[in-house]
Amino acid sequence: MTAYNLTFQPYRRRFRQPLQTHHGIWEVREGIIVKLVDELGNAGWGEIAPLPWFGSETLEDAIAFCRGLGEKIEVNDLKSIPSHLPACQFGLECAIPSVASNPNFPKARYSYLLPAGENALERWESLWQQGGRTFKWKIGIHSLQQEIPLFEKLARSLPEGAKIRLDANGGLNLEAAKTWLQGLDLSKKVEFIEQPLPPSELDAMVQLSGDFTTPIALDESVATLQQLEGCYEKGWRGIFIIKPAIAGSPQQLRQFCQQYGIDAVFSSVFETEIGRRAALNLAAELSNPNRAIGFGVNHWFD
Ligand SMILES: O=C(O)CCC(=O)c1ccccc1C(=O)O
Ligand SMILES: [Mg+2]
Repeated sequence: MTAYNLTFQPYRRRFRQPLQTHHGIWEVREGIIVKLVDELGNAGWGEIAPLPWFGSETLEDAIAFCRGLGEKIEVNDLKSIPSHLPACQFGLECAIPSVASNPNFPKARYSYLLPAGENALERWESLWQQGGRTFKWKIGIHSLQQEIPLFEKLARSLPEGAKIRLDANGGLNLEAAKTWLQGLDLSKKVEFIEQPLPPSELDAMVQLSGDFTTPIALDESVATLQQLEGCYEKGWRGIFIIKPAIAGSPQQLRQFCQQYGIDAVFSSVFETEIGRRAALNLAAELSNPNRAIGFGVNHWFD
């Protein structure tokens, strides 16, 4: 039975520009870098990057769990991490020493997150010049009356071939979602609208996906593997945004995506290079190859 020596180190890094979403303003990314060394001295690193406001465990829960594991762990310890600790499942499984490849996606395969509000209008051009072709813009932060005209201005300014994703982070109500979707069905630049309604409104989102042509993607609704399976069982067959770092065990995620052939778009939780590398390797295997992945890095973050 393979045994490992476990060490871990919490980290925190401030974003150069806070992330503004309907959930609020996020200024600091905190996480844990974990290292496993096997009996032959092979080392592996992983990252536990909790996102509690998205449905994962808290950083404190994750630190307590790592402490509780002690320094010597067995493979079975890694296979029995409880499902309410999905970021720990991801980080510790990824730390098992292995020969990991370096994923390399072309720039056009990344989606770039634009600043919320009108700052998006200044930001997209330099990302376009770097090769970005898909851009994501957060909505549900300001009023419809402010955001819809701004979206129309952004859509008009983007060149042919550019794609826009709108992400409401569950911040719209049904009437506002219908207003957005009526307008989007006329605009050919919108690839999908992400989590228009809160996770509690799955039935309404299933109904919206039948009433409008603009595709809808679930994100907060499918944050963990348990939620992902639940929404699939309840009939969701639209786009699934997968944040591997908080979804849970990569092995279980791989099995689900391969078994059901879902339309998956892999997405970042602004993890460090260690978590990013593992997430991108999974995206290379499991993310829909016809859609950009939500890992476009721009100057906002370190
Ligand atoms: O998916 C992307 O394009 C970027 C990642 C992103 O938007 C995000 C990053 C951290 C927390 C929540 C979200 C989100 O998709 O709602
Ligand atoms: Mg989202």
